[in-house]
Amino acid sequence: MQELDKLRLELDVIDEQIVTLFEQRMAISTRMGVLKNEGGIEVWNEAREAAKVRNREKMLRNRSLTAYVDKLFETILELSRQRQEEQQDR
Ligand SMILES: O=C(O)C(=O)C[C@]1(C(=O)O)C=C[C@@H](O)C=C1
Repeated sequence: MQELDKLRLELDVIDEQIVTLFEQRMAISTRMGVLKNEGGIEVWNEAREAAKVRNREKMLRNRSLTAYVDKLFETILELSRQRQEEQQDR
């Protein structure tokens, strides 16, 4: 179907943007992991993660996507922490 093909192309463009942004996010997170290691600071920052949940609840316009966004960010934060753990000597 013509419309399906068009929509697939649109998804391809968005996926490319997601990967680019994810790469940028992980680069920043990696640097933070290095700084945390140098400063003896814990990787997991509970207060910051809680603030993020509140923030994205405000940002999200389509409320029916709340559970999906929560799941997405759970994964993003888990990967971010995992990456930072790789920068720790201990
Ligand atoms: O804010 C920090 O301290 C970060 O390291 C960033 C980040 C994130 O990826 O958003 C990662 C780990 C922390 O648990 C909280 C948030």
